[in-house]
Amino acid sequence: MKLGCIGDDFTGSSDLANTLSKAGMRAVQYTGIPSSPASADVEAGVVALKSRSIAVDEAVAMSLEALAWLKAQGCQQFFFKYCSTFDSTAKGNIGPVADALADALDADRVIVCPAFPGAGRSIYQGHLFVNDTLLNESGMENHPLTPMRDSSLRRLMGAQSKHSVGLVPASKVFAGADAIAEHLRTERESGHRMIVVDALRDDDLIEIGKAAKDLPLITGGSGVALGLPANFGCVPKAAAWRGQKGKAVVLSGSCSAATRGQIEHHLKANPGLKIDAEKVIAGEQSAQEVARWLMQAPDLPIAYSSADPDEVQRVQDVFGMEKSAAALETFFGKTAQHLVALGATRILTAGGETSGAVVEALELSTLEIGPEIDPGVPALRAGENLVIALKSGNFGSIDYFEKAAGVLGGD
Ligand SMILES: Nc1ncnc2c1ncn2[C@@H]1O[C@H](COP(=O)(O)OP(=O)(O)O)[C@@H](O)[C@H]1O
Ligand SMILES: O=C(O)[C@@H](O)C(=O)COP(=O)(O)O
Repeated sequence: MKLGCIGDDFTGSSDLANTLSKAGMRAVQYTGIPSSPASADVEAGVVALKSRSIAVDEAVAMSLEALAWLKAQGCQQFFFKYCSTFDSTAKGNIGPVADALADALDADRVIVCPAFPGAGRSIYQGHLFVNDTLLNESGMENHPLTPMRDSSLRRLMGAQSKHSVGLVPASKVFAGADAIAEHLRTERESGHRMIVVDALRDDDLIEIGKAAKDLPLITGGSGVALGLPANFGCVPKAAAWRGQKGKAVVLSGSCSAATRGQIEHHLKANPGLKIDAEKVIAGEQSAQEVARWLMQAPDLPIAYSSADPDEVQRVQDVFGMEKSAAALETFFGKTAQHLVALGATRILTAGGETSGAVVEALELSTLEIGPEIDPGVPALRAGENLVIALKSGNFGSIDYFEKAAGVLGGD
């Protein structure tokens, strides 16, 4: 294995594996830290952790354990993947995990670059934009678990990391890889160890990738991984894919504006079952019944707890954020177990935490990366008769669900 990656959630990990795979690396996503060595032909291993919203100490410990496994597989460079919208709690796990990995790898200058222009995330003067709005005005300020109320990556990272945070501004990035590498050194000499790097276009990310050739640790979104495979001599190629026919179903716990729009569109032509969060928390909703309903419903049925910010707030006011999230995630995990037992072969999930809960409940240890469905979302083979797609809340076109079922089916 050449490139060792640690993802702080499951959709994010498949997003990164997708980028690496498209750029020519044989990439595999692992659920948690594997207990055995990787297959010899894997070039990029992505260890997916559900560490974005857990306690800081736990996130750091898990990430260091993942690093140790990746080191043992012979990796020469390491990547810490977090969200392109820098999703983190008020205490923030991104900074402490990046600090711990930097210490373990003796990395003296660490790129911080969540940019993903293909999905509308760009960084200018250290501020993160989602399309034409600042992060904290993009809807991310209402996220159920990680509301983002600032757009300054220097301030956000500065509050989380123990190190001073510098910047490689767009003017240096536009000047290319050598200028970026030089400014990274300058920022280091000025006392900054964590260094935000502006990026507005894929071309910028390719140059940042070249500049990162000899850095032991890179952190960011999947975008900044665009240029890394070329450093290992890899060239872009299409992922091999064997489609899977059979019953396809959708499970959604994502409350993002993008997912809610996709659900509204999907319900015009497909059956849907709204999951009542209060009933789930009270133990009055049966996962088995929901799975049965999905298996018997025609077309591409969806079960969703997805709700607008007011509804989420009401639930959280009564039951608390952690309790409601845990109950719903466990519920979707159990529903997925019943679905597989009933013969579902294509499972589409929406939401990072929701997807993590489903993948963990199904004990899908290794995911093979297939073709891209929409930017940041690959088709995944999880077993002989099971394919899945893990959609980040914010990703996907309006007709994503139909499209994903088609790609998973090999259409
Ligand atoms: N109706 C609801 N009320 C409260 N919380 C909810 C509701 N529906 C989903 N959630 C929780 O909100 C969180 C959404 O996060 P996630 O699955 O990561 O989606 P996204 O990718 O959009 O961030 C999950 O923990 C989920 O269980
Ligand atoms: O970088 C991204 O935006 C995604 O890869 C990601 O991390 C998704 O997280 P969720 O929005 O919680 O699914």
